[in-house]
Amino acid sequence: MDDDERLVSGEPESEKEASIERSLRPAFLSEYIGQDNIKQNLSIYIEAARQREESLDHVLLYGPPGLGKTTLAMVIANEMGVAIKTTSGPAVEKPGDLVALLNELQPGDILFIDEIHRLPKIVEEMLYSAMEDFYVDIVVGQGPTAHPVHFPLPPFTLIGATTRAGGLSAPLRDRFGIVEHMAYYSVVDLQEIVNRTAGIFNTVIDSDGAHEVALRSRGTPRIANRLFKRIRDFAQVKQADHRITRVLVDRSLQLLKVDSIGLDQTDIKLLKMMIEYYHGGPVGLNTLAANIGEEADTVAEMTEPYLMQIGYIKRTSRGRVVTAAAYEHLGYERPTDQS
Ligand SMILES: Nc1ncnc2c1ncn2[C@@H]1O[C@H](COP(=O)(O)OP(=O)(O)OP(=O)(O)O)[C@@H](O)[C@H]1O
Repeated sequence: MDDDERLVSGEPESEKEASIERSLRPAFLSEYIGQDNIKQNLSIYIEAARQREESLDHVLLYGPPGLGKTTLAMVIANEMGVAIKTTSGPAVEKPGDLVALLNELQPGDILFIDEIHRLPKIVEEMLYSAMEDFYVDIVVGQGPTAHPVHFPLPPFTLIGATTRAGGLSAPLRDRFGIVEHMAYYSVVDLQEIVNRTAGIFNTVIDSDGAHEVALRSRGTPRIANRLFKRIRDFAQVKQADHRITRVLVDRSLQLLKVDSIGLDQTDIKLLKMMIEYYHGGPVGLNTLAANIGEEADTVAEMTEPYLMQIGYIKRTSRGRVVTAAAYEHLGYERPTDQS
């Protein structure tokens, strides 16, 4: 299955979903649910920068897709009372694209670069002086008339988001004064996010129902919101009072083939393949990916992180292994050599 079609993928599904997401985005830190540690730190850095009337230090946010990095960047802009320009690594193809973006910034503004690990090297290198000393050197003209021009910039804040902090070169990573790791959300926080979304959509959801959605959302707000929207359709069609109950959540997610802990067919296929064909592993990433018809990167970035987070897969020096907990969840007998 194409990952874009996965209901439980942390990536946005479509432009329509992206536009619904925009309407669901909390605007200030006080409305941003969970990630308490990050919020606490940021509120201090923001307050201090505002008191000094300086731009906020550059911020790097890293963690799996759908955890709210873009949302947090926008919250930071609102809290700082500045404008934010957003782009993504692959969209900034040449140094000139970066200069055009930087040129539009007012003092204190924020430039948000999603997927910053995908910036071309030549653009990344230009960011070094922009971040550190607020200037870029560009070459104007061609051939013998080519000459460098020193281009000063207003003080600004770069917020970079990435799924892999390790994918960033050391010189770029070191230029971020604030580095925050976004962790998967707790069930309690996800339940609050589901309740908030239900409120925005004017839908009634029981607390048991919201809890059940939270349990199956893989620690990811984007998935919680997506499951919620599908379940709301079921409630509208199947439930006379349109109320979302736990039983309705359960029935809807059974039809959508999302299991009791949020695993979908791709996860289950991967785990079963490891158990049935490789006795639980170790299996190398490329072999795993080839066996389920996915790209290795997709397995490493989309499928594996959650299975590792819940302790169903472990990474060893010889490859991935399935744990006893996964055997049990899928109804296989525990392997004798695992606790
Ligand atoms: N802490 C939160 N509280 C409430 N809603 C949230 C929170 N975090 C994320 N969301 C919601 O989840 C959705 C996805 O968030 P967002 O687009 O910011 O994720 P992301 O980490 O930037 O993902 P990607 O990196 O894939 O773009 C949005 O609709 C947002 O409203």
